[in-house]
This record gives sequence, C-alpha cells and structure tokens, in this order.
Amino acid sequence: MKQIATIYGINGPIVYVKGKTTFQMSEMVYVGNSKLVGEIISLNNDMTTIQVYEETSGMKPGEPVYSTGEQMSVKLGPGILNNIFDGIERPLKTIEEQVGQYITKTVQVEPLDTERKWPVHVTVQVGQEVMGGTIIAEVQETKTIVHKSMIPPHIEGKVVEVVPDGEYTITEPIVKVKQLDDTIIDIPLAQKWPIRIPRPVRRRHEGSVPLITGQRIIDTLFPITKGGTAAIPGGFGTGKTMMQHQIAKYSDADIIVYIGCGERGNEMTEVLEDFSELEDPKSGNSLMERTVLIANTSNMPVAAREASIYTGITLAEYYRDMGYDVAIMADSTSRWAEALRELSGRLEEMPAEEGFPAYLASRLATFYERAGLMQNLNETEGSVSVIGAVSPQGGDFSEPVTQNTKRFVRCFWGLDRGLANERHYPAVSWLNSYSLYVDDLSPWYRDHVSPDFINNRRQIMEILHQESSLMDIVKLIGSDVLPDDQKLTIEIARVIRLGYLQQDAFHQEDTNVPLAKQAKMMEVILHLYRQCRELISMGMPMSLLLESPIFSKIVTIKYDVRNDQLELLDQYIEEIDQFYNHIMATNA
Ligand SMILES: Nc1ncnc2c1ncn2[C@@H]1O[C@H](COP(=O)(O)OP(=O)(O)OP(=O)(O)O)[C@@H](O)[C@H]1O
Repeated sequence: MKQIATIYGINGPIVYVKGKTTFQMSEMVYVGNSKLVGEIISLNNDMTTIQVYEETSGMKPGEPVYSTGEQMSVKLGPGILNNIFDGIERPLKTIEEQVGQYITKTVQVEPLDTERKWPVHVTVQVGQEVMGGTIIAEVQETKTIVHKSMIPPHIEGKVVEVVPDGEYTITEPIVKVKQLDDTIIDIPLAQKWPIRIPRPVRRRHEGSVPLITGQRIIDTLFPITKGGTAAIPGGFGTGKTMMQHQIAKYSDADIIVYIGCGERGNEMTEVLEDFSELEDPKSGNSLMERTVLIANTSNMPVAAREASIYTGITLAEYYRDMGYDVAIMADSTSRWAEALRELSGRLEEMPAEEGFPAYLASRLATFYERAGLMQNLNETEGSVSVIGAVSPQGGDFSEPVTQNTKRFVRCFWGLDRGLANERHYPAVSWLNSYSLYVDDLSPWYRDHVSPDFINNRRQIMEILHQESSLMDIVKLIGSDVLPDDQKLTIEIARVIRLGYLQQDAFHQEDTNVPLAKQAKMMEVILHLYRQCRELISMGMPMSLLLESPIFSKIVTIKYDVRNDQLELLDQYIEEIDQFYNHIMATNA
C-alpha cells in the first residue's frame, strides 16, 4: 500500500484530491490517517473524487490517501454463510468483538476469518488442465452447504502441485497452477472479485422452473422463476419486510443473501434471531446455515449502503458459480436510492426527477440484470433470483424508484394500502400485480404439479377481475339488483380472497404451503363454483345456496387441513357433491 496523494477537501463521505493522480477509476483506496476504505468515483486532470465507506468526521485536509491498485472488491470463500456483514463485507460480529456495538472508524478487519482451518477435500489432480470456474476443492462450510472453491475467472493452465486433503485456512495455497505464460500461481480456497462487475458465465438460459415460495399468491398467481426478478413495492407498514422474510425462510433456494438496506437496526436483529431459531424445511438445520445477511441499517454510513447491494449480488453470483440456486432479497431499494441521491447531491450533480441522479435507472439495471439462470464457466447450472422491496413515499407508485424498477423486473407484487388496512395479508393486489413468467412456467406446472394448474389459475384470476367490475356496480346500486350468477361470482371471489389469497404468516400450518396443496385448494374452490353455477342455471336462487355452511367451510381449509393431509381434500369435493345433491333433491 503506497501513499500517492493528500486530501484537499472533505464533504461528508466525499473526499477530494487536487491535481493529476495515478489512481484508476473504481480503484479501492485507503483514505486519511485512519485508512478508511474508499473508492475512486471520478477522475480528471484537476481533481480526483473519492467516495468513502466509513464515517469521515475528524478527518482533515493534508492527510494521506493510499493506493491499492485494485478495484473495490469482496473476498469470496468459506465463512460467508451464517455470517452478517456490513455493506463492504466487514463482519459485524468481529467488529463488535473489537470495538463494541457502535462501529468506530478505525476498525481494520478481514472480511473472512483467515485463521480458521477448514476441512478440505481437493478435487483436482496434478497434470489436470484447469480454467476459470474449475472446482478445486470442497469444504463443508455449514451443516447444510458444501462450499466449492474454484479457480478464479480469467486464470487458465495446468495443475502442477496439490496439497493432500486436510485442514487449511482460506489463504493457504491448495493448488499451484502453471499458467499459459509459464508463470506459476498459488490458488487458495478464497478469491477476490470486484463488486461492480458481474462474474463471468458461459451463457444465460431462460428460466423454466419456479422459485417455490410457499406463499399462495406468489406461487399460484404471480410466480417467479429461479433466476427471475421481482419487486415488492408498498407504502409504510404494508408488509414488504414480512414478505421478504417469508420468502427467505420458505423458498426452495439453496442459499439466501438478505440485504437489510437502510432499514431499522431492530428489523435486522429480528431476522438474525428468527433465522437462527427457525428450521430450514429442506435440511432441518438452522436457516442461518444457508443464509448470509448484509446489514446496512439507517444509522450506518450512506456510501456503504450504496455499495451493499453490489456486495450482496457478488456473493450471490459466487454461490451460483458453484451450481446453487441463490435468492437475494434487498430491503429496501428505496433506501438504497436515497443513499445514491445523497451522494449525488454532495457531488453537486444535476438532479433529475425528485432529486435522484439521472443515472438512477442505469444503476438499478446493473443490479437487476445480474439475476438469471446461468450456465457457469464450469458447466454447472446455477441461478440468482433477485427480489427487491421498494418503499415509495406515501405509497405512490408513480415515483421514480418504483417506475424505474418496473422497467427491469418481470414480477411486480404491488402491496395495497386498502388491503393492509383490512388486515388482508399478504396485501398483494391481485389487480395491479403481474408476473411475466407465467407462460414460461406453464409446462413446469403442468408436468410437476397438475395438468390443470395453469387453467385453474386463469379461472381464479377471471373471477377476481369480474368481482372487481361487479363491485363498481354494487357500490352504486347495491348487490340486491345483481342476477344470481353475478352474486355467485361475488361469493366465490370472497371465498378465494379469504380462503386462498389471505395467508397468515404467524399460523403454523398456513405460513408455508406446498404447491400440491395449493393446486388441490384451487380445485376444491373451482369445483364449488362449477356446482353452484349449475344449480343457478337450473333456477336455484343464490339465497338458498348461501344457507349452506359449505362456503365458510371451504374458506377455512387452509387451517383445517394440515399440509401433509392432502387426501382430506378429496372429502371436500365429496361434500360439495353432497351439497349439490341435497339442493337438487329438496328443491327440484
Ligand atoms: N402474511 C402476513 N401475515 C400476518 N401478518 C402480516 C403478514 N404480512 C404483514 N403482516 C403484518 O403487517 C405488519 C407490517 O409488516 P412489515 O413490517 O413487513 O411492513 P413494511 O411494509 O416492511 O413496513 P415498513 O415500511 O415499516 O418497512 C407486520 O408486523 C404484521 O403484523
């Protein structure tokens, strides 16, 4: 590390160096006597601008700036999972041990423990040709996940030496590779990668498998693919965080990267406590064993918040490269955009809409476009699914962050204030939300869940849309004037809303529902609809049908039938038929 400049001016997290320097764009630097981490964000002959990721108070002009010659990077290796980092990959537990609960500016910590020895199984042999992505060693990183250490991208050559299986730190060489130019390079378990550059892949595939979340409104109505993108916009307290937590807990991703971005500190504490206690439904181990948290709470420096989503997605890509399905959640991207706005303001850039910089859209794109189902360099297939919460001021979806996010995501799970006020949770609006993956996923649902799944989904959506138009009339002139078939639509829509779309995150059985049960529940509701329609077409009045308790019975299926008792659902079909026969027998 060499000093190559001195500080000329400081404005919050922005530091200026006067005159021509030899820094490179995006280079990571250490700023001031306390060596705070910074990044070069603009350069010209007169002035260099540095964004500093730690608190700059107390720093003075004249203090040194040190070059590293490297881009702003993260360390990738065993020890990432079951850990909690700040926005630039500093482990919060280690920081707390060193300086207590509040991060003071002089902490110098390694991102990953360099002393811990990991049990390593080497998977390459001397003489083997290797290239970027080749898996060289396996390490049981947590009880749930086997970490696969790889040759860093852009390195190619022949293995000339390997260590025997045994215990090694992340910095000790595991293999030596003779590169194409005959130089020999040591490859340890860990590698570095710049956070703003996507890790290379062989090719991108269209996703055709859903990320199953156990949340009915998502899996059935607005599904997301593994490798897909989704946004959860919603006003204050409409349930964004809850929904992100539910997906993090129950989705069938192998790895979860959870970024708490500008949210309250106690929300992150909740995640940590919850996830440590909760069991991963797949493995039975604690959820933290497959999770990494990045916490950049509202009281931490804004520049690190800006970096946190790129740090998160780089970690996600790294596990994808091992062949895992990764889901990354960012809560909330609005707080991230506010950090961008604050930094842009300090740089005196020309503000665009609502004070956000003109590059808001391109920055959002560089995040969401890193999602995808990929064929990795090592020919494994892995995916990164990105789910971002958006918290527009006053729940107004026309503001720039929501609108620009909409351009880059293919699922929009819009949370509705009215539904949240009625305590209809998850408050996802079935009228304003969409998923552009439904067609891509149809064959999968047909082959793996039920041949009728997509058709049933379409019918459910139709009933909900019809209800919405009918409600406009009802509001004007009341429901009494509606013909019976329309009254039936309204009643069945009520059953769908209460019995299917409402899902209680705090109910042991309802919190996470397998697709098979979702499919069966839909079948039951639509069977009731068809039988009632037939009765009405034969002249039976809706008031007569409503005397039966069958409607309320179907509403409570979600609580009454356990997730592992699906055979009971056939009895509901029989009961609907008995109800039909009874009406026919007594009123024909
Ligand atoms: N699926 C659900 N089941 C039961 N309750 C829910 C559900 N979703 C949300 N809630 C309730 O709504 C409350 C608010 O949710 P949450 O904190 O997720 O909102 P938010 O949109 O993230 O809020 P903020 O804007 O403050 O970040 C929760 O504390 C919970 O009581």
